[in-house]
Amino acid sequence: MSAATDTARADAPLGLLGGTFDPIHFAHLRLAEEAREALGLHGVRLIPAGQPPHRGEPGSTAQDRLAMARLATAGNDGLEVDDGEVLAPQKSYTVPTLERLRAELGPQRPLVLILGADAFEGLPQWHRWQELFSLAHVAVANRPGHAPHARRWPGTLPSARLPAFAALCEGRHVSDPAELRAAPAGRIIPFDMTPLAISATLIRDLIGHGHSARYLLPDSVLDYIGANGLYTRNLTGHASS
Ligand SMILES: Nc1ncnc2c1ncn2[C@@H]1O[C@H](COP(=O)(O)OP(=O)(O)OP(=O)(O)O)[C@@H](O)[C@H]1O
Ligand SMILES: O=C(O)c1ccc[n+]([C@@H]2O[C@H](COP(=O)([O-])O)[C@@H](O)[C@H]2O)c1
Repeated sequence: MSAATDTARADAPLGLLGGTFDPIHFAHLRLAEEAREALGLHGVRLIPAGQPPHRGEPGSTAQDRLAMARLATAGNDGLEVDDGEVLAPQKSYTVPTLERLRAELGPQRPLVLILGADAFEGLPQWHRWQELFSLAHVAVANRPGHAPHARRWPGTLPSARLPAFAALCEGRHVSDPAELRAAPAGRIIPFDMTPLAISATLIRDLIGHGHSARYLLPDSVLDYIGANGLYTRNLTGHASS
């Protein structure tokens, strides 16, 4: 996504995909790619979390996770990597990140925060989460192991049992991607992605036990992991980096 192209398409919805990316894998990349197509996004910015909130210390450094995200997206003009959370000294809360991007991209640009169903379920625990809907749309993809399928959402998502959250979701739910162009923020849209039962946890576990993780993530990322001795805690008894 070159700067020139971005300026030319300044009114088109831009996707945002945050994650710990520890490491980035093919389900992250398919999530971004399928969201781009299904929702008519101009492109997707991947935003590695520097200090991810609501989870323990990652298995690799923020700089390593940023480097792996860059390797994984190289050659795809529809994807770019945002280093803002990695460079920031504070925890990577999403609402302040959206405020930064809103200031950068202007008040009218439709922004679409892309979440897997598991991340969406945790949203009512996020820092200043109610403010999110004034900053961006939210797109929710199905994820294996986190039924229900996005198409049956929101009525059956576990989090929809939280009455205030369910009511809020119902009011903002749309099914037509064209509605994402009609406003800069505020809608929630489910979309289908190819179900891929890949997780970073699985990849760390495979590598940590000396097994192959090939074909779950790009070779360039796997080579980086090997060259830097990442995720080998279980092999050596202690982390190698
Ligand atoms: N297999 C998948 N299908 C759909 N969404 C996914 C998938 N894997 C990750 N995501 C989504 O990508 C975003 C970033 O996820 P994250 O970096 O935590 O990856 P992860 O594989 O869930 O990692 P971990 O196993 O370490 O928790 C989240 O919104 C998450 O829901
Ligand atoms: O802002 C928050 O409070 C918050 C809480 C949990 C997760 N997030 C964001 O959600 C994205 C996915 O998180 P994770 O932990 O599944 O990688 C990532 O961009 C996190 O920064 C954000």
